[in-house]
Amino acid sequence: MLRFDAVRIEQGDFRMDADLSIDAGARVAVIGPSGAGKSTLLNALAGFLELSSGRLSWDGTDITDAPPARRPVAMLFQDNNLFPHLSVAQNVGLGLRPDLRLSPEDRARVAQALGRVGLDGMGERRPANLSGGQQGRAALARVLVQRKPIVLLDEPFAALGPALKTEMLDLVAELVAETGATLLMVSHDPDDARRICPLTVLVDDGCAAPPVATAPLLDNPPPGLRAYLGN
Ligand SMILES: Nc1ncnc2c1ncn2[C@@H]1O[C@H](COP(=O)(O)OP(=O)(O)OP(=O)(O)O)[C@@H](O)[C@H]1O
Repeated sequence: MLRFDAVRIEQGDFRMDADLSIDAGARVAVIGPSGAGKSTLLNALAGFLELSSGRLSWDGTDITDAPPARRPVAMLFQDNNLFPHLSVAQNVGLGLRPDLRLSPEDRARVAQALGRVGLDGMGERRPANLSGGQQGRAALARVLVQRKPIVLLDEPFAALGPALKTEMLDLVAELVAETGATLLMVSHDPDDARRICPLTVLVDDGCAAPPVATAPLLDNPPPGLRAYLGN
């Protein structure tokens, strides 16, 4: 179980509170108005941002002060963050070793992850020689290869067309189901949440609320969310 225990996060004038738990293996959308703090919540969990107060724990182990690399967390960012001068396999290998000194086992893991996302035989290409969807898959492989129990996606597929986005969302759902990973996904599209996240954390008004069932929340949104969703 992932636990935010009386967490407060501050950034300049912005402050947000979170007191909530997420069961291992849950798939959770993080939804709320622009500027509400969705990315901030993920960044704090990934260790890119210090808490002002409160504790974070995973499976009963306190991770509040752990550096990002020691946390049980792998994060996929908005623009995929592939390095253009590295091969696809090297980009994935960065998930294992930032210095890219990959052992034969590491290389085998990279190849396996590439195969799992449908990029067999494309490891030697540069990202520029992949389609947008294939680049998304490469970035997913980098998350997968880390075998971390918590996967964070911050609006990962916003730039993709609807068909490709659906395909990537379904691949994410499949991969986390296979590995048993817990998923937190920021999205501006409520249909993304409905598609692969049975639960939703609503971030609004300086608070990240405990997860609730996604469909009833979106069918009958509270006023702040209703205004944001435009219905
Ligand atoms: N480095 C920073 N210093 C000060 N304030 C910041 C910093 N980064 C973000 N903020 C503020 O923190 C608040 C939350 O930002 P955050 O990016 O988490 O929102 P968000 O819900 O992810 O928004 P969006 O949906 O637009 O991406 C905003 O008010 C933002 O202006």
